[in-house]
Amino acid sequence: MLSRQQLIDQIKQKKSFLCVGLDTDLEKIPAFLHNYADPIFEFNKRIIDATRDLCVAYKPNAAFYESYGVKGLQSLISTYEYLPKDCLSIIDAKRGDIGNTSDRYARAFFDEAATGMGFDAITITPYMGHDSITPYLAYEGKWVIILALTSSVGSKDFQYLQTNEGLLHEAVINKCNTLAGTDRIMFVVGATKGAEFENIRKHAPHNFLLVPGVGAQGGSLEDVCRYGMTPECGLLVNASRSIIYASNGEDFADAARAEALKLQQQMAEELEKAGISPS
Ligand SMILES: O=c1ccn([C@@H]2O[C@H](COP(=O)(O)O)[C@@H](O)[C@H]2O)c(=O)[nH]1
Repeated sequence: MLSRQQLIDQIKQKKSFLCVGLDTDLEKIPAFLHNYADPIFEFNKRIIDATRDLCVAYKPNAAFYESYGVKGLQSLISTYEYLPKDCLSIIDAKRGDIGNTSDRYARAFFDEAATGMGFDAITITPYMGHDSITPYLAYEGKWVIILALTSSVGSKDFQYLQTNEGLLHEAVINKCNTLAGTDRIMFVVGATKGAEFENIRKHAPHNFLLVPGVGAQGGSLEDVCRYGMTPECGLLVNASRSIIYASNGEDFADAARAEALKLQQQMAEELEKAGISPS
């Protein structure tokens, strides 16, 4: 379990706010890994070994595991067990349902004794309201990461609609921040939204933001930092495909490390510009 302060300390020590996304697809991993009993885990293990000093979080996306049924779930559990304890473990599940169902989702991903998985954080959708979110908050110390303004093209369909409480994603942020403190709540804001981070920070000045969309989706790390960084950094920037599929040859882990290193070096520069360093 990683608290807000421990996360900030890790960011300062590693000079990185990189989250490596484990969107592991059997059709994209190197062919030789299919000789292993659990190719997905073998791939993840090597990616983790190659990147653990360069990042502060890992984010397996549940869809990539659930789509392989029982075997995929076992790969997810093995991956969870292997994740370094000094990194935030995020399950990108994007769940959302009525209270008693949310309670089951929370148990599935947070209750290690029951399921073998005790992730530090889960992504959820907010549209069923407060009672769909509070069951996750019942797990002391766990983070809830709520979709606010996504990187998707379709984010325009609903997230910018005007409501009595401002734009829909602003209303989401304001309401969710009444449910718990910034030591428990983060928001997802896509890197593809660049300058929008200035407005997001008016509504979420202190929350950590999980930012997908650099790399394969073309978002700008520079813009995210210019408009979204706080004195405590306040950002976790995710890259999945651009890192884990940098090569599909035998050198895939080295290639993943090289991509992660490029991002970490840019992040170190941004942290230095902002005067954020180990105390
Ligand atoms: O708005 C969102 C919310 C979540 N995602 C997820 O992040 C990663 C991005 O992967 P890349 O390969 O780096 O594009 C993926 O798991 C998405 O489901 C997002 O992209 N945008």
